[in-house]
Amino acid sequence: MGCGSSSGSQLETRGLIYIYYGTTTGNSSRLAFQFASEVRNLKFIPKIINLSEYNPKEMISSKLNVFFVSTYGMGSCTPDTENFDQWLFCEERSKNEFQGMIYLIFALGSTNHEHFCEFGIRLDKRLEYLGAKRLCNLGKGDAAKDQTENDYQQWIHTEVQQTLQTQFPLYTCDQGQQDFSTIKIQITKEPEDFQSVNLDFMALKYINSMAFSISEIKELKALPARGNSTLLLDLFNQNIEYKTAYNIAIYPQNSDSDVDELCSLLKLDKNVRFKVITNSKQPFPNPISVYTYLKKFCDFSGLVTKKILIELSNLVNQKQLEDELLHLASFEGRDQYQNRFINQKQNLLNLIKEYQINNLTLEKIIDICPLIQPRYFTIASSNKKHPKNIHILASQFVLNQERLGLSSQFFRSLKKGDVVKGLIQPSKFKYPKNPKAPILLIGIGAGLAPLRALIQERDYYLEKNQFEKCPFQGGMKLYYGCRTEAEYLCREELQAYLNSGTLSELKVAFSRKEPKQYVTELIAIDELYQHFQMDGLLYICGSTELGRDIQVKIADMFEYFENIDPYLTDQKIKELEENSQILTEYWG
Ligand SMILES: Cc1cc2nc3c(=O)[nH]c(=O)nc-3n(C[C@H](O)[C@H](O)[C@H](O)COP(=O)(O)O)c2cc1C
Repeated sequence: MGCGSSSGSQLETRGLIYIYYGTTTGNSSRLAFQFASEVRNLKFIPKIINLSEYNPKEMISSKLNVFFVSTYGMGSCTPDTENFDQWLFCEERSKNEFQGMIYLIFALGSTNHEHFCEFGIRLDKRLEYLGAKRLCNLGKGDAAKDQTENDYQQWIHTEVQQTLQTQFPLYTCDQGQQDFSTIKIQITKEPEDFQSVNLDFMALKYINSMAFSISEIKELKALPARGNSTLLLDLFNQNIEYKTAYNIAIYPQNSDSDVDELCSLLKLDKNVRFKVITNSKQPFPNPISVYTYLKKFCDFSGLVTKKILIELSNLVNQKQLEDELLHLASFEGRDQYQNRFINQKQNLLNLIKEYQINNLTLEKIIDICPLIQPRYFTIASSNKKHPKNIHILASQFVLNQERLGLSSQFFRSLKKGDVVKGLIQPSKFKYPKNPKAPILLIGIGAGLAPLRALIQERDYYLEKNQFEKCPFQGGMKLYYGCRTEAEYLCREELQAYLNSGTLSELKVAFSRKEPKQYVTELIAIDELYQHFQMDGLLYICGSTELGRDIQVKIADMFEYFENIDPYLTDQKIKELEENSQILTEYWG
């Protein structure tokens, strides 16, 4: 399997294993790389491929394929997987075309969403239908309570590792066919080069992102506190093209103080430049300095994976510490793992200090730390009103008592004139088919972002006296929820839109001000019914809990006004979604 016949030094292996991933926020790629490292230890030769770069012939002819795929929206795949999805599910594929292929799937999703891991499930059924043989049960990672890492560990350790070893015995082959994914580094005096060729998919994404300069940055909360603040950023680029309420993904960076601390603990010279030597694709542009790599590419402040714990256990100088780290990585230690790394969000830096690790090499860091992934925001501005500027609302979070998350500390450090890198992508929000349809906007907290963009759009046409061209000519109501008056974002701006008639109604619910009220309590079911009867659109942005509460309200509405049995209301809601009368953007 994949071994040539030329002579030379020999390698003992179980053969090639193709690892495909489809990702948006980086979880699938992180697990794909983690899996590669785990199977490399079992003497497989892993080859990691993003699904946007799959080669149909290679996939069909390779014996062992593993897929890490996540689900978005109504059970869809990620954008990088769309071509593969179309190819695999098109009618041209014939039954038994994949005979001879063995596969494994780990599906990523969240039980907060109705279509949990739907794409992975669909893929599993399709591969089986096409004649491929499932090696082990489909694995499912649930991001709902940050359980993906634990779920993955359980999947790989209960069945997968064992089965791989029994089904793929060791044999010897030519050393020339070596591992595609091992990485070595070489110190160089060459200058940094961000245009390097043969970049991996994730690195290319970064290189192809746009640079925006910050025209304005301001706090929106009246009483901001550390970890409880929402920034409005106005990002400028002369050449941007976007549509109202599109998404933008911004690349955060590690703070200089964290980079300095890591370098000092590990005795790394941040000015040294290095090249990556690999016979796979380049994981990030290089030659690069240690500083730039740690600052812009290396996610050393994110989730401590079990792979990291195992690697660190090899570097401590006391047996007791080694056992402690291995226990945290084990199935038995999963509660402690959950507490330290998921709840308290301890990171690699914390571990290096606590376990006094000073022999972690740069090569090892590159191996164990994923690339920094961009953070997604829904654009809070209308391209009509601000064609060269994009507004975002960035909320901050404290991870434990004192530390902000990577993204929060990055946004907190920004000031006017700074440059950030970002990617623009379409969102699920659409304009109404009938421009005269009434619009009801419902959002909580920073979920105001896309709703604000739609309001701006309507305001643009009203200001320009071109209302007949406006996609929102029906009334536009906004129902907004936040905790307190001090957290009421864009209050004056929204009030001004109400006064000018851009908003036909504005209601605000405060969940922590007496009398407490939730945004869903602002909506009466008869009003909702009338709204849908008039072909009205409902735009919702906020948490998945908000989405569920509104669904309950709509179900009540169908029950009350149309006498529909509770178990059939889901179907009615689905119809409204399919008809683009309910449009949602949820987080979590
Ligand atoms: C906007 C949004 C929509 C999502 N939709 C679904 C869904 O329909 N079904 C599901 O199981 N998970 C859904 N998820 C959860 C993701 O699949 C999950 O977070 C996954 O770990 C992401 O993997 P990635 O980082 O590789 O993209 C959604 C997440 C977001 C942010």
